[in-house]
Amino acid sequence: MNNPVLNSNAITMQHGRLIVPDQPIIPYIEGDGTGPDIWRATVRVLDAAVAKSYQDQRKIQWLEVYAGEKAYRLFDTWLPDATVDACKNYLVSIKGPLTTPIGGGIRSLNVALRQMLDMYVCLRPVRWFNGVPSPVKNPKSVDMVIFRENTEDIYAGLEFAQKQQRLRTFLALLKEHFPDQFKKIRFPLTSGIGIKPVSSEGTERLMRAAIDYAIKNQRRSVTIVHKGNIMKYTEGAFRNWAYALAENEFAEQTYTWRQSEKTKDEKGEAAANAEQADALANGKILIKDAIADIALQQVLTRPEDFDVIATLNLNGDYLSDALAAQVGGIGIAPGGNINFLTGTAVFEATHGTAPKYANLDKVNPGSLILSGEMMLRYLGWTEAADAIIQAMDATIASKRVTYDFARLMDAATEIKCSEFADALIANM
Ligand SMILES: NC(=O)C1=CN([C@@H]2O[C@H](COP(=O)(O)OP(=O)(O)OC[C@H]3O[C@@H](n4cnc5c(N)ncnc54)[C@H](OP(=O)(O)O)[C@@H]3O)[C@@H](O)[C@H]2O)C=CC1
Ligand SMILES: O=C(O)CCC(=O)C(=O)O
Ligand SMILES: [Mg+2]
Repeated sequence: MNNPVLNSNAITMQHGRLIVPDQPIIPYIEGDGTGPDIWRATVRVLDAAVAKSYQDQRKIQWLEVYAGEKAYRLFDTWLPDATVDACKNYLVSIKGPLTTPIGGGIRSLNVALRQMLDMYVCLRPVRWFNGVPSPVKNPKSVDMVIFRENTEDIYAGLEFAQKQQRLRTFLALLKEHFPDQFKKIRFPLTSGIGIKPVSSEGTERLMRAAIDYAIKNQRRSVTIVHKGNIMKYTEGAFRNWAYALAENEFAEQTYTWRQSEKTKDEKGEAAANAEQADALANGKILIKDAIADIALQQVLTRPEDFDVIATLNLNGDYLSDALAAQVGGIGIAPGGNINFLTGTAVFEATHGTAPKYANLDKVNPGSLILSGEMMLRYLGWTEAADAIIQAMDATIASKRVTYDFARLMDAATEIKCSEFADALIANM
């Protein structure tokens, strides 16, 4: 695989700051299924936004790296070491979706990349663009940013398949050392087993990133979403560690519901209410929590109560697709996987490979384009990022949109994936 030696055009992190050369090398993975369609559209829009904003002064040097079906075809391996190395060495990259087989076969390459590069935050902003069709009454109120923990939880891949020797060995150990827990398995002989690790370290770094973001972006609240009533020592502990982090490290900037509960117990409800009102009036960020099932209802019924959301891996996966539906669907939902300590980041759409539409030049490239917009903003190339947002507003307002929006909008003209990119460029 052609992988140029790391050179002065690599983005680096120095003293906690990204150093971005004017012609940075940025690796990209095309992706499977509809990946090539949306990547072809995306790269043109990103290049146009950079050219419009900086003329010849700045330009991205794209470096193709391989993963998934294309890597397997070319190199007989799903995720070449050279790809992981390039994402690590060049620090910032972008990818299309990759296929993961269900119920067997290779484990998720998407999840593997996140874990190998320790990108502990999956950052997924959910905002509405004027004119986008939505199933909710007031999509304008949907402006949430999901911080999904990206390296732990049941995505760790600690699974034992039914009836395999490894599972029998595991169950024998469990029976010997934890007989009470073993008895709780209803059908031990026919079960598959998964293990859910959740740590205080993983929780704290995720929550720190979420609060940092809330402070820098003048957000009102961070809601910890968990299922801690049922999974007490994983999801319940996540809630407790997240509250403790806010109280210990951000006492000046935040006020927590847990503090409010404590004041209520000690001094009564009126005192707790007054304390909270005072903290919020002084610009403190409210740290609160919600159990995952009711949170999934309330993000629909009262979206204005949700702002930044900090949650575990599986909850975050569910929440991101559910929230995307409120603002026009998965065709427009961007994301980034980020390690804020090393600077390593891989930007990618929230959706998957949508294989039935592969090579039809049909799907909405908006999710990957907006992931690229997040990438440009991450690099500090704000003018180029703004140009994309402004073009997206103008293009949607002109009602020339891909099939997913066209089927929900009145009097819209359906255009192809590539034509949507053309329209964005024309509207820049
Ligand atoms: N990060 C990643 O790389 C991810 C990979 N995947 C993988 O992708 C594969 C397919 O997963 P699946 O669950 O079907 O989910 P997908 O997100 O691929 O597709 C589900 C549906 O979402 C809609 N959709 C998806 N992408 C677009 C788009 N760009 N524009 C408009 N609509 C879109 C389509 O809806 P409609 O039918 O209504 O038109 C599509 O049928 C699996 O192998 C899965 O593991 C899944 C998620 C993330
Ligand atoms: O890796 C996959 O195939 C799916 C991942 C996913 O759904 C996500 O990260 O949102
Ligand atoms: Mg998902």
